Amino acid sequence: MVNDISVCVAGLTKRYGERTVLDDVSLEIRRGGRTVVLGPNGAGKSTLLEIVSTLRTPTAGSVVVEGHDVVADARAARRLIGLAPQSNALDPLATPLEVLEFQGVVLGLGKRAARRRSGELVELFGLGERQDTRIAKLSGGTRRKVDLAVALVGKPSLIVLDEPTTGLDPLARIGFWAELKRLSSEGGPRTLLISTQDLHEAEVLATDIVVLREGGVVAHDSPDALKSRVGARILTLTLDTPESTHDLLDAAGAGFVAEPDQPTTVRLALPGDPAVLRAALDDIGAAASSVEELRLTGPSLDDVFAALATPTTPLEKEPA
Ligand SMILES: Nc1ncnc2c1ncn2[C@@H]1O[C@H](COP(=O)(O)OP(=O)(O)OP(=O)(O)O)[C@@H](O)[C@H]1O
Repeated sequence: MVNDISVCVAGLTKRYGERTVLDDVSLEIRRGGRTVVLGPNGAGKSTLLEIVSTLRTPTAGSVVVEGHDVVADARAARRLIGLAPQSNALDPLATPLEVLEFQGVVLGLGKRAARRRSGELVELFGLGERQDTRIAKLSGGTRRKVDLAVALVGKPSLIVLDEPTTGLDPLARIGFWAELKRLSSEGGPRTLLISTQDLHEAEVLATDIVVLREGGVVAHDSPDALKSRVGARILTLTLDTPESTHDLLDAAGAGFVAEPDQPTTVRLALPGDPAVLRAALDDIGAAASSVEELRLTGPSLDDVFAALATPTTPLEKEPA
């Protein structure tokens, strides 16, 4: 339903000179969800997020945020968006508190409300001791916290975060993830659109995942649906020597594949088909004296991403 959609991307194309970075992308971002955009370097993630946030203009196609076209109605769209781009140009001479209060005033909060909201965000990001230190003197991680706090000043309907936790220490990351989850469920529907290279971050945050590759969407689904398309279970087998591993790969009828950089480990995605499991059990039985470890796990986002990394991925086919 149209009302469930926060961001509607239709036929979006972006070219830089001769180079097409986004190629006729159409996409609907669910209101109230946390959509994580994944994709290899240069896939077009930042370009997509910057167009959605009104920072760049499309070459063709349209993006509508909460009913506002990001080109024709950019000011109205911008007011609904809290943005933390990949790198932010914060005034190096200002302090975190000044930056936050200024942003609050720009968003029309009024001075007193801007000060109150800034205080909340300083507390949330543990910036208290640094709130009056000039940005120029802050560490990269602390600056990143200020970027993220700036994005949250106005309690926006759509929060757009480009690789948000790069440079944050593990504790700050965990605290930030918890805050994003709280924000997305609190005070009416709030949509999050996040790009990351970090699959663990995607596991923690995503209700929906978009995978971009070479400027196109190759998958858009819930994490569970994507994982179930990789295979119901992943069987990982570690053998005693690289030679026995080669022997197994040569003889196997079940389609084991070598694990990159691990010469004694092989893995197999097990679909629902019992014939594949039977073949795997035969292979394991034949190599039993060389088997050191056998693990059966559910597929992870790493498996999804690995499957999507090659053009002939099973994920592009409908599930059996
Ligand atoms: N202003 C620009 N002019 C020319 N080319 C650009 C410009 N901005 C980005 N590009 C190119 O567009 C492609 C996509 O870049 P983009 O930053 O959107 O990808 P990304 O998926 O976010 O990559 P990463 O994961 O490395 O951040 C890259 O090849 C990049 O070099």
